[in-house]
Amino acid sequence: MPGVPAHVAVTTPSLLIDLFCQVVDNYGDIGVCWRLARSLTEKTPHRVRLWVDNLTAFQRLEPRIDHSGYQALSNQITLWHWERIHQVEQAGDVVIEAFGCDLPAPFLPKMLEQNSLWINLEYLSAEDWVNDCHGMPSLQPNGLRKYFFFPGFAPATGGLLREPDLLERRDNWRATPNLRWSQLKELGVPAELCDMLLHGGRQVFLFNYPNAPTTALVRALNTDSKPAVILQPHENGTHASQLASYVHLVKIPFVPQVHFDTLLWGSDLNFVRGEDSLVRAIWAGTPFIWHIYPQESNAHLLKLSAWLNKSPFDEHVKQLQMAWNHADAAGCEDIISALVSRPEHWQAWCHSCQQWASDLARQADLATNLLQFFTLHAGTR
Ligand SMILES: Cc1cn([C@H]2C[C@H](O)[C@@H](COP(=O)(O)OP(=O)(O)O[C@H]3O[C@@H](C)[C@H](O)[C@@H](O)[C@H]3O)O2)c(=O)[nH]c1=O
Repeated sequence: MPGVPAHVAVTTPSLLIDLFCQVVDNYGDIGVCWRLARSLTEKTPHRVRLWVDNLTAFQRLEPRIDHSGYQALSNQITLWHWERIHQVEQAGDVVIEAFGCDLPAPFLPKMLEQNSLWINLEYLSAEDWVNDCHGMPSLQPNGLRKYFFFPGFAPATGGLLREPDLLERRDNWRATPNLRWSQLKELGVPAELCDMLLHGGRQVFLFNYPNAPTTALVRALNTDSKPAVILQPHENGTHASQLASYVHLVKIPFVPQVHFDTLLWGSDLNFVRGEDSLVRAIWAGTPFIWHIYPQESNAHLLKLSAWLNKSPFDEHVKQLQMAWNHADAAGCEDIISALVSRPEHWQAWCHSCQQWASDLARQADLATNLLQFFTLHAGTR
């Protein structure tokens, strides 16, 4: 694809990168770190030690995880449980502290010995102050070189996680409809609902926090001329039910992260949450609604507004995103009904999502930006 920066070519020697992840709750912290570990090693000579404190969450995303706390996940990625911190002698050339997770104290002297480059990888935000703080040094009394690294939507930030061939893979997957049908079957979607989707039904993927106004969604979809099938991730296998005359719900099993994108690519409307599924929904380039992770003092609402200001959505879609996050059932029902019943509005939404994905994909991705930063700063002893 023209204009898309490839991952940094091999201009540096192989680096050892320690990537520390603490699972606060849910799947986003390890979701981002696991994806980042793969991106940093894809077509590069670098090695990643991925330090994780909770293997149960990780196992949902990657079923190969065996709970031993020390495991090769590829030729270049090794998983280490935080408990094993005393078992390594040297720190990496680069140490990434994901989301302010506070590095284990015994590791700091090793970083000093190695003069490791210390990266404080922050949460994703579209707020403008991020542009000024990205890449800034964070002075350390012990002399270690530490820098803030902010993922973001603007070219002045660290960018978004995206594999170089992602949009091409997405388009190829969509060009092969059999892949979608086999996926639905594997998820356990009943044959008659697969048929319904094959004949123009609306596939809705629903990954939400518990306070989402899902009943309003069902009522709105029931006013649509097309039948809808909602796929909702669930703990205990597949279970289908009919919620309204034209709306079916299928609880689907959690899929390994490598298959997560195709759930979004196959759906006409995606509801996502947190940080990682938001970014993947953007790359899907189809209509989506973001349930942002709720924070104390409603700090998340500022982040949501900043993100909406950067988005290409029209006023209705912006109001809908707000209404979903405020659990405003009446607002959601009205706007979703209007969007599904007016094809020109729906098409405008589709177009803005498609365009946003292509526009953002012209910027360098997070792993490429990190690797460039390492080239500039690592190994300066
Ligand atoms: C539903 C599903 C998700 N996933 C993956 C996609 C993502 O990598 C991950 C979900 O992460 P998120 O979308 O970020 O939503 P989340 O709610 O799980 O995680 C959140 O955790 C909080 C602690 C953070 O502060 C939030 O910012 C956010 O990251 O799970 C699968 O691999 N298979 C699935 O079937």
